[in-house]
Amino acid sequence: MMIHTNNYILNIKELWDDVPEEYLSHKERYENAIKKAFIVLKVLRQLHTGNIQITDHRTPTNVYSIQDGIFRNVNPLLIHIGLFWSTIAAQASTEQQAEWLQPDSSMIGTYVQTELGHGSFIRGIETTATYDSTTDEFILHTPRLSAYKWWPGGLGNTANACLVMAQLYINGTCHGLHIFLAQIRDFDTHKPLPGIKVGEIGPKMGFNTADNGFLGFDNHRIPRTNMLMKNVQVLRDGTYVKPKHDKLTYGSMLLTRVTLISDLAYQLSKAATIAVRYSAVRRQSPIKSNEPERQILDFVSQQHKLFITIASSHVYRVVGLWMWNSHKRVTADIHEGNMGQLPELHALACCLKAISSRDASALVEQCRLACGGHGYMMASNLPQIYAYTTAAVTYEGEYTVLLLQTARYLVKFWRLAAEHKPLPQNFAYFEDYIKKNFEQWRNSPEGIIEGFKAIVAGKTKAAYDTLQCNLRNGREFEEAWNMASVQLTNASEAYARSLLCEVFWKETVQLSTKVSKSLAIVLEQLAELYLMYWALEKHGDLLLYSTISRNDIEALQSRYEELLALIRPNAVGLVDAFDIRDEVLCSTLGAYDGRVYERMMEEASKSPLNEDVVNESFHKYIRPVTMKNKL
Ligand SMILES: CCCCCCCCCC/C=C\C/C=C/C(=O)SCCNC(=O)CCNC(=O)[C@H](O)C(C)(C)COP(=O)(O)OP(=O)(O)OC[C@H]1O[C@@H](n2cnc3c(N)ncnc32)[C@H](O)[C@@H]1OP(=O)(O)O
Ligand SMILES: Cc1cc2nc3c(=O)[nH]c(=O)nc-3n(C[C@H](O)[C@H](O)[C@H](O)COP(=O)(O)OP(=O)(O)OC[C@H]3O[C@@H](n4cnc5c(N)ncnc54)[C@H](O)[C@@H]3O)c2cc1C
Repeated sequence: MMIHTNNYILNIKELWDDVPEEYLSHKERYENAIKKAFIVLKVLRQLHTGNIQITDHRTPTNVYSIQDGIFRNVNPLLIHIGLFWSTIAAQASTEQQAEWLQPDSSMIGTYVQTELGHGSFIRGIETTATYDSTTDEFILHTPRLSAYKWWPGGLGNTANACLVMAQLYINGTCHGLHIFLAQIRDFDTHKPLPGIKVGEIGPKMGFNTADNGFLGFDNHRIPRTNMLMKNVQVLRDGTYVKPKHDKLTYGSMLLTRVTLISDLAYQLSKAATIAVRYSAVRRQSPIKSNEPERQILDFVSQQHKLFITIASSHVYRVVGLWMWNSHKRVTADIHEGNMGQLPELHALACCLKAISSRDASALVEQCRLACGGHGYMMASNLPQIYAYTTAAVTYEGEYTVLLLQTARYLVKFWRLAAEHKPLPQNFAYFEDYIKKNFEQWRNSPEGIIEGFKAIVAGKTKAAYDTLQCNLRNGREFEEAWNMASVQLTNASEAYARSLLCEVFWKETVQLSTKVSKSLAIVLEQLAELYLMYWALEKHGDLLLYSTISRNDIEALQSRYEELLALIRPNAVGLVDAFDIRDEVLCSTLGAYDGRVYERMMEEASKSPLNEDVVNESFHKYIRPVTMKNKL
């Protein structure tokens, strides 16, 4: 059957709520979401098997993005679709894939890594997988409370299988973390298997349609062949065959960090669409006292809050794609046995995931604030987008922890530079900084990019010098590192920002040659605005580390304000161009037709507190007090 996905999915009545999700209990929310999740899964499976085919052109992302509207919150099968399958595809042997990756598989899985006691420091994970050569099995075991798995999405009630990260023991030797496929519930009855203690962890700030769960193993046995064996093997006699790189097991985290950048771009475009459209409808205060009230989008301070969100959404879309292509390239190399590019990819993914999630949540919150009181309504959808976005600062590698990974990479290159050893071309600017080969400041995108590189060099130098000083004072390396960690994270953050500016600007200039002149002008304005915004935000750092002057900063400020004025007439068009359907935006403030107040009133009328003209609590609690006082 040929389908148009949007129409097809929008017409499945059971996917769309009559009662807004916020009015459901914790249990009802899950049950409502899981009903919808399996309808969506069926569509995805039909697409996969070719039983239905798509007629509209942008579809894989469409199915994914329409989900935001269907669930308002999150698909409880997100980890099944996004992490469980992709980890098997990336880390299981060809035979394992042939067995497990069947489109009609009974397995509903999740990715089980984090424990109550350990999230960031995964070497500290305590769950064990001990090989028993007499039965050709691994024994999965949770030795104590802190080793209970905690957090995995879909684990609480939905999953019947999982990929579990555990310490591998063979004949008393620990070989570190490995991934195992374990069935945890009966495929037919869905009851937990013997030796499995599993449940749901309770309400969270967001993600409340996903049943995040806990899991403990009591000497639970799985076949040896359930260890994911593409990169590493345990043979029948217990021989351990090492991987080509000891961090290949962390590959799923790397891939998810890369994909998250684009997902965050999408969340940003939703928030920008809501806030910009609302700002075009909302009128508040005249600018000159004798004039009518103005659209709040005409206030330059409002433009300052919102246009950076539009620009950032483009930045993360462009950089997300750039990283996706790098990931594809490096994965192909790894397939050929060449691990050379993996450290760089890991360093880039860490800092870009950290900064994209932090930027996205800060900017979504900025959009909410820009909508005044109405942005605080759940019906604006901005609180839900914020709760979803801010979680990404923590999951899949916590912000600071990831920045410190990138810092290791920067410090290595600084050490080379300090020792006057050859540097790769992309770090040649470290040598320039050491030799004080400073470029004369240029108030242009290219000048700002150079300025940001000087900040990276200056901050890496400062962190490195502190590290060396701590070492000279007799500290052990790890302790010296911890003492320098504020400066190290600052260097990483600067590195991420310089990459974002450079990649975005270069890609925009290239894209501009391929589109109409009028579109090219707008795209370049957005890219320039992004660079100017961050140059002004970081002007203190530029003063410290580059050759910028006070006059240059004043000129940057003027140009920035000029750009706000240039972008203003296109602001609504720019968010319309994100092309996000009303059913996906789910916002009273951001709908395409601009009927903000009508929609707010319609939504308010759905409140259960408006069902009775007089709520029964009046008779129970209020009247006895107020009437008594009257007597
Ligand atoms: C249509 C698809 C849409 C997809 C949308 C996706 C949206 C999905 C949203 C889902 C929502 C929620 C899901 C959440 C899931 C999770 O959170 S899963 C759990 C995630 N957990 C983490 O991320 C833990 C973070 N911690 C770590 O990664 C490691 O502990 C850490 C890297 C910090 C340290 O590891 P150690 O083993 O201790 O490392 P160490 O011995 O210190 O060595 C460091 C060394 O190793 C190199 N390294 C580390 N990681 C990697 C890697 N992944 N690849 C390559 N190299 C790596 C590092 O560079 C160091 O090298 P050096 O040379 O020694 O400096
Ligand atoms: C919504 C959501 C969904 C999730 N889904 C999953 C899932 O599907 N599967 C799964 O396995 N896990 C999942 N997680 C867990 C997630 O991966 C962890 O929460 C995350 O890795 C952070 O670990 P933590 O909670 O132990 O934080 P901690 O590591 O305890 O961090 C707490 C604080 O300590 C600091 N800190 C820790 N280590 C260091 C260090 N070395 N140097 C400096 N500072 C440090 C951090 O910066 C932070 O400020 C999910 C989490 C959330 C919130």
